[in-house]
Amino acid sequence: MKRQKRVALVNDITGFGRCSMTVELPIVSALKVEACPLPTALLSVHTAFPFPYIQDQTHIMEPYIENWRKHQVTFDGISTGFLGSKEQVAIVKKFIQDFSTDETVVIVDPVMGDWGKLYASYTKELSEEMKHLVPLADVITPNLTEASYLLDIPYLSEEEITMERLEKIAQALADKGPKQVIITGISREEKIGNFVYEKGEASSFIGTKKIGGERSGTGDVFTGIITGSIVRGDSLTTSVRKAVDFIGKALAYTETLNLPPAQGIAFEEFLTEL
Ligand SMILES: Nc1ncnc2c1ncn2[C@@H]1O[C@H](COP(=O)(O)OP(=O)(O)O)[C@@H](O)[C@H]1O
Ligand SMILES: Cc1ncc(COP(=O)(O)O)c(C=O)c1O
Repeated sequence: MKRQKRVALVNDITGFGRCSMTVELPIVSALKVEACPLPTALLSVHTAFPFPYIQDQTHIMEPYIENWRKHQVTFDGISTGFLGSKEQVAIVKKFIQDFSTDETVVIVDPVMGDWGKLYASYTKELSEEMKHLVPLADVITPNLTEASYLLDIPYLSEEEITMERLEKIAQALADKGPKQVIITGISREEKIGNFVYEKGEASSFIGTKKIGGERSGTGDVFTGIITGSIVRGDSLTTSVRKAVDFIGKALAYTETLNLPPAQGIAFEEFLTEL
């Protein structure tokens, strides 16, 4: 019997600025995978804007999950992103343990920081707690800052990082559990891309020409495509290539709109091509 795949998206819902759930949900749907949101926080705008209205959702998560359990909802994939409090890590950990089967793919985007620093809403304690999600993941998608925090190693800048060091970092992360590790946002002169590591395979760097400057939401578009693509059964490298090409195309179009960087990527234009 034919059956669609279904994933749970554990992330915040941000009303304006194109990030997290508002980006992942349409992308996963466009990849023809059913997307079920489990909200961690509600924000009017994301944290790159001044004075966002933020309402933590820790209190709703356990009854919400318990209700899914009563309805016997099952998932082919679970994808986690922005978490609003350290208590949420334990809740999400239990959710993964209770709802995973041998076939469920768990994708953890350890959203914690960038440029060597934690995001304003992330405390040191929360970043310590995030380490507990790594062993449960099949795939993780940290940037270099997040990888450094997860391994307790100093952050290496673009100038200092080499392919050999990236291999060692990815291997150290894979030793904690995930079979597949993608280190995102690696700049190499005029290129930007991802170090792609898979146990037992040769690693690769998949990237494109850098388009424009810093822009919010690239990580969420990336994780959305990786989630939908992997759950559908695409290989890791095919999934990363798809994400890189889509982001490149959408960024080039976004630049023509002169959209402020905090307003994210105008990905809607290309959704039907996924
Ligand atoms: N300016 C850019 N030009 C082209 N591709 C980009 C650009 N910025 C990001 N990307 C792509 O999106 C991926 C995810 O972006 P990244 O900035 O690492 O996310 P995060 O927000 O999680 O730090 C990158 O690894 C790269 O493939
Ligand atoms: C609430 C929230 N979720 C998610 C993100 C992650 O966004 P990005 O895709 O740029 O990593 C941010 C970053 O500002 C954020 O504020």
